Amino acid sequence: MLQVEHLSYDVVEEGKQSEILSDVSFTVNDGEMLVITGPNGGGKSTLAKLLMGINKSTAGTITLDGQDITDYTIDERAKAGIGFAFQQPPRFKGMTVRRLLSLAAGQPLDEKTCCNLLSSVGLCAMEYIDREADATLSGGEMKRIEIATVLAKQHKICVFDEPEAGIDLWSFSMLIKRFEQIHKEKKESLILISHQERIIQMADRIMVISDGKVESIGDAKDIMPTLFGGELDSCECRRQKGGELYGE
Ligand SMILES: Nc1ncnc2c1ncn2[C@@H]1O[C@H](COP(=O)(O)OP(=O)(O)OP(=O)(O)O)[C@@H](O)[C@H]1O
Repeated sequence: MLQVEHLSYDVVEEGKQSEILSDVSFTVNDGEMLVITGPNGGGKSTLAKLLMGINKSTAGTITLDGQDITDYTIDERAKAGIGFAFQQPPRFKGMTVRRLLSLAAGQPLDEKTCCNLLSSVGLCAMEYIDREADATLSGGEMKRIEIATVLAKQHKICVFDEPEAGIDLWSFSMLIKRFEQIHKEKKESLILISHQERIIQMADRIMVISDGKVESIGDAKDIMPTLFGGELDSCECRRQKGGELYGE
């Protein structure tokens, strides 16, 4: 179980301190899928970066299966069992997709396993397996390869920051099926940061983050009605047909 307690993150800009995240607390139970949503600029990616260890929290604690990982480095968190897929994946010049997948898996992967992983994110495996994971790949291709690297290894919990971003509809459907499968197997917990209705619908629980704070958290059946044509309309958030829930 992941326990996040009273997590805050401040930055200092031009000598002025501003609070990006304030007193965020939540848990993710084993095998549970928590979807984090909310308006642009609310603090979702900042929270993901604190969970990944890219940024260090100003206050609060993060505990995984009773182990305090608040001060762990990115590497130590990965070893503790956290997998991450960034909103904007990094590129790896000089490294083939096959090697990247093997590194992510922590062991050399045979061609069949690499192909299965790439196929599961909608990529034609033989076209990509020996390509470099560098800037010659499109944003959507790199995004899918990065998701495949997270799927290459079993983790206790995986954090996906806007997995839908830049992905075509066909690949998106495959990705949804993969998330549904992981969720059904209950071997890994999932945190999905998303604006997408289809992803939000898969959640066991939903957390809405707005203005750096937890606006609401609860069972999907209780939170969903507040997102779709409910309370958020009154705070000028609006649903876009078939797309993002919030923003312009
Ligand atoms: N290092 C930083 N310095 C200054 N401001 C920051 C910093 N990091 C984040 N912010 C600000 O904090 C707010 C939250 O950003 P964040 O990227 O977490 O939002 P988000 O909820 O993920 O948004 P989106 O839905 O657009 O991805 C934004 O207003 C952003 O500009």
